[in-house]
Amino acid sequence: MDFRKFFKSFLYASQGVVHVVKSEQNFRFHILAAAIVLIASLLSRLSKWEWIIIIMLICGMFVIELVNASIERVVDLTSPELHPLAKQAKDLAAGACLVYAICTVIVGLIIFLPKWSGILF
Ligand SMILES: Nc1ncnc2c1ncn2[C@@H]1O[C@H](COP(=O)(O)OP(=O)(O)OP(=O)(O)O)[C@@H](O)[C@H]1O
Repeated sequence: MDFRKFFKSFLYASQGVVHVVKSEQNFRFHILAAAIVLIASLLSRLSKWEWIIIIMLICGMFVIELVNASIERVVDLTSPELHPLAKQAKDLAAGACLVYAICTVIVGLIIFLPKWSGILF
């Protein structure tokens, strides 16, 4: 195994994550939202499986935002001029983020509402 190559790949991947944190406001919003959800989770005595679902939802949102940012850059590189297909590519990638975000809210409500219902109502 070529550890030098493996380490370099790890370094480049980390540079990608740092770049997206610095350049994408949406990504910073998701970090803030993830921090709030993690604090709420700590206060809500989640089961092991609930923790697994919450962590997968949070990581999934980060992953999909990274892919979205990557698609945006490829589109900007290959189609600096306005083009209907460039618009579709960006809008589809943004649509994927939206669908996933809605899914996380629904699953979050299913997990948290029963735990908070005693406190809130
Ligand atoms: N090359 C293009 N051709 C046609 N429409 C485009 C093109 N680039 C962007 N658009 C349209 O404008 C919208 C906003 O694009 P813009 O590049 O400002 O932001 P973004 O790259 O989608 O996201 P962010 O603001 O997070 O960088 C896109 O969702 C798309 O509908």
